[in-house]
Amino acid sequence: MAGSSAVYTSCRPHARAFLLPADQRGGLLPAAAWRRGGAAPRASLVAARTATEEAVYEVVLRQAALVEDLQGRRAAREAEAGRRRWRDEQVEQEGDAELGWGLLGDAYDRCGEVCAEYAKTFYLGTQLMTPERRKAVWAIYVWCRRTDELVDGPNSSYITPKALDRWEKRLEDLFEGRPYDMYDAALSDTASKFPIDIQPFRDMIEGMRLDLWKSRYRTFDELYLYCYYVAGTVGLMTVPVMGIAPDSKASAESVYNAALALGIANQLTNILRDVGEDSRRGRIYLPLDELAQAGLTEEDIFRGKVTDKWRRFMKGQIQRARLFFDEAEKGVMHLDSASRWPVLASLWLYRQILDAIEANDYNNFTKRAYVGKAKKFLSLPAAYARAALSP
Ligand SMILES: CC(C)=CCC/C(C)=C/CC/C(C)=C/CC/C(C)=C/[C@@H]1[C@@H](COP(=O)(O)OP(=O)(O)O)[C@]1(C)CC/C=C(\C)CC/C=C(\C)CCC=C(C)C
Ligand SMILES: [Mn+2]
Repeated sequence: MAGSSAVYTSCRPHARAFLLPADQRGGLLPAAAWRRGGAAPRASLVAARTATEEAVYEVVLRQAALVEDLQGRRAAREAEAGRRRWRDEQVEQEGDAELGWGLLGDAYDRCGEVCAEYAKTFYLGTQLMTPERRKAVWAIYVWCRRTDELVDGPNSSYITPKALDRWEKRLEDLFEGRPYDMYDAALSDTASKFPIDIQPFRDMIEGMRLDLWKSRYRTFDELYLYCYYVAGTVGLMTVPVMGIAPDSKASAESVYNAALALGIANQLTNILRDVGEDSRRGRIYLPLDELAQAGLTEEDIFRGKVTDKWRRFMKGQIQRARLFFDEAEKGVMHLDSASRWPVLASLWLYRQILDAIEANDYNNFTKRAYVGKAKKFLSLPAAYARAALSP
């Protein structure tokens, strides 16, 4: 596998994370709690985390530390200098002193348009945020969408590990203030204004690398790492922009942990909804050992018949996804008030997909689980009312 990642290169437990009791560390990850049958977090269970969970948690800790970190601000200053050079070059080329700034405004507007086109409800949610935050979330959204398109879009059959290496180089450049195009310029500007670290972005590219060669997951641990790469990272990227409520007593670490959990929950839900669709592309994003324990084989997935064994298996998978949603929900109320509503609404809407799978009698082979418009619209004011409460 090309490229490097903190998650792969560092599997030793973070000393601080290991020593603190679980309740001061944002709790035991739901993955570990799951292995204990959903047991409540306890310090004595900390050692039950796998090396993968520890390694992912290490990234969480680093992101949380960045919020107050001077180093982050210094890097941002250096990147800002780079961006200023980029704007000066644009101005020089165009001979218009206003153009450098105008281009950046256009770049953000384009990001907003892409977001509105691909994620309508979410775009609506961003309207409640401050203009600075809204633009930043759009820029992150567009980068994630483009990254996913590399392996899932119309040109995906031409994508090689080399192309992903080039995409990562572009990412490094934009973080250093050398954007390649206008969408990159928007993210580059965002990275200079918020304490965002490059690592979660790198890790998302790592997830895309996995998609190029890996179509089976032997254990939940392997799947967990994939989910972190492609979705947990989104939580870590966006919290610095969403902001933590100034009156919140929660540690930055616990909020980041919740954001990670939301990404994992979303991705697990995505996977459970798309079992049939993925299998038709030859992919099984389910832990093979758990399938075997349930008396199921790969063939059963490809055959796509809902049996009692399948129902039992799905019940367990849904229960685990809900544990991650529960973990995430604890953190949402600690986000800045204007960011709470869109996040809570998205959490509730996504969680309802699990209900829809149940309502379809676990037929996720040929029936798509979706949340109807009426349910969607009922969730929005409910989430709004809940989000209005103080943490
Ligand atoms: C404290 C607390 C709970 C904070 C909240 C932090 C937060 C906002 C977490 C967001 C988590 C989130 C929305 C994750 C997105 C997960 C996702 C949809 C991942 C998808 C990956 C690939 O899956 P796949 O290819 O199987 O799926 P498709 O068939 O292609 O759908 C992704 C597609 C990766 C790319 C991710 C995006 C395009 C989403 C990026 C979203 C944002 C930047 C906005 C997130 C913000 C809010 C408010 C929800
Ligand atoms: Mn995709």
